[in-house]
Amino acid sequence: MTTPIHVMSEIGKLKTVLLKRPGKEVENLTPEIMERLLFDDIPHLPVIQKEHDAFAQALIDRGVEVLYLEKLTAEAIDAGECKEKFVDRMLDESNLETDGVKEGLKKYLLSFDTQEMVDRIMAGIRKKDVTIESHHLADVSSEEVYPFYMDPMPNLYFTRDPAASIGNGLTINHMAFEARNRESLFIEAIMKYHPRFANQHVEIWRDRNHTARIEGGDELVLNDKVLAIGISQRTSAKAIEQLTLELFERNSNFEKVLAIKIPNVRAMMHLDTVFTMVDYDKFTIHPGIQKNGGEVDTYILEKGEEAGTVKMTHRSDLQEILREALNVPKLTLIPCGGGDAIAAPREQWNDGSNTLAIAPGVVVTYDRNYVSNELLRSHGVEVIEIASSELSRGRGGPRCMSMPLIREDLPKH
Ligand SMILES: NC(=[NH2+])NCCC[C@H](N)C(=O)O
Repeated sequence: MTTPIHVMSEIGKLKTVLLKRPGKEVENLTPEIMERLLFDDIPHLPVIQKEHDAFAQALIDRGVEVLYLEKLTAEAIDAGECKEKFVDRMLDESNLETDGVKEGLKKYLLSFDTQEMVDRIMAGIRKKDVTIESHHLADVSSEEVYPFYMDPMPNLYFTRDPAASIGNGLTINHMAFEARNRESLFIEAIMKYHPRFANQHVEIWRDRNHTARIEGGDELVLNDKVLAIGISQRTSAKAIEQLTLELFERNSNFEKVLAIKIPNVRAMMHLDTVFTMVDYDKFTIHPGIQKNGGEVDTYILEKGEEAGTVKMTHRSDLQEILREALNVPKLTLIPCGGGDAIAAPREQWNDGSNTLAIAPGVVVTYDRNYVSNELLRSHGVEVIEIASSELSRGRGGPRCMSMPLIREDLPKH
């Protein structure tokens, strides 16, 4: 297996994963801006870093190769000799007030070595750190109250979302909210210029130059034939249809897409906040997405008779849809918090359903979700717990914090 991206399932043994160590961006938050930047609280930097390092170590201990977004980005920019081009692209999407400010920031950013520059862009650029030399009033008189020229990107440690590995390729995502949209510029640069990925036959199924939104937290690779994609706050039905057509037309190995509709609320922003695969025939699920009798609106997309068309079937018996799609005799949905009226929403809020499978039946979860964790164990799942006091403040769990690049194929049966 030599392709730099190879993900044919949610559960195959994890070989290589992309993480981002939380940096100053998570500390560059204030109560005024945190909601817009999609945080519910302000993490304590040394502790969130310690927790994140322990997460990475837990993966390394299981033989996983851990790569870091911030490091790959700097390497890619150096390899592509495109520091200036990268900065221009970033500044163009940073809502700068005037050209003078843009020029000043460009000069400032280019004065650092590449890694330092990338780290600063990620952390956000404060007005007080840059002197704009200009004789235009508009360049120098910007409103002082707002502290940033470039907003911090505190959600970067959720590497799952700006891009998603699918088969031997990926989607590079146009994100739902402006607060996160620049995040996919890093992975775009990596795929374009990093020697490990550039010109290595990585399929870009969808790039970020689209208007329809899609995020990796909604994109699940159930096996080498079937994807599940959430229709959610972050991913539109239109984007799912476009991606499905692209996968069919370009002769990928995928034959079926299950578009699963989940409520448009913050607590359930992505499909993986309410539903993750833990074994060949087991999923976690938040009962909050199921209607009476366990129903969930699902649209099954398959190749249409004519080229360029998709055949759509609507069903709502999710458990049976999954059982059929995965071709297993029995399928178990393990309810978050055991389905208890308090434990289920409490643990789901802290990503109790958001497990990262590192092999069939082996998952990484947050320690705080002890009801869900015990229940997983009682279903024969091995649960590796990680500390989560600070990591959980960004409303994402182990699956959100990881972008698998290579998983071993599952044995054919
Ligand atoms: N795949 C996920 N569930 N990611 C969670 C991302 C959380 C992040 N604060 C956001 O609101 O975007």
